[in-house]
Amino acid sequence: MEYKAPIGVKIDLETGVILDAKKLVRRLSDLKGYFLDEKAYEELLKDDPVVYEVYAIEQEEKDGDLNFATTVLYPGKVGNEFFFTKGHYHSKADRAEIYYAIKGRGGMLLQTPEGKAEWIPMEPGTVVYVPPYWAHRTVNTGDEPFIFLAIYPADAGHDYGSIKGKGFSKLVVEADGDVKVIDNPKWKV
Ligand SMILES: O=C(CO)[C@@H](O)[C@H](O)[C@H](O)COP(=O)(O)O
Ligand SMILES: [Fe+2]
Repeated sequence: MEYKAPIGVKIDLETGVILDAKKLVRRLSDLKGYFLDEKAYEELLKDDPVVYEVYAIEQEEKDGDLNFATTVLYPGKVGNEFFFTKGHYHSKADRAEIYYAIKGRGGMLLQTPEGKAEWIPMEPGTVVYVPPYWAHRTVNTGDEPFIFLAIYPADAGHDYGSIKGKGFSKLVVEADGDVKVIDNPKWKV
């Protein structure tokens, strides 16, 4: 039997960076069609800000193994909609996941394939259990980077297609200085 070597790495709790991890950068231009206010999107696209970065330590896509990654989700809005991650189901849809919030303020929008949505606010210390079959997207509702750790099966994969096409049934927006979770006017089952 060949055993894999254990690894120990450090998350910089101020920046979310994991040294030697695979870094992924998502800019606003990578999120075309995701936000409701298309005019505000085009306006902000002139600067094409970084919306989030992911630092991932990933294994081969095998049953039983685990990946983990930090995400640094920057503060910002498109119109009144807070910056968010693309959101996805897992390609192996029954794979669950754990998130642990490290810094900043935000939350997770989850949704079943039938469109039943849940909003879970997150602050440093919050653990979120993402059950099998739920799509999940994180949202930064604060004014500093929202940083969290995700731990997920190595064979979970990402299914972005369904969310890219239809979005979530709810939107997380700022209204009168408050965070509001409202119905997505463009949502259809
Ligand atoms: O849920 C996972 C992995 O299953 C997270 O590591 C996200 O991949 C990351 O927060 C970026 O979000 P997406 O762009 O992948 O939706
Ligand atoms: Fe996931």
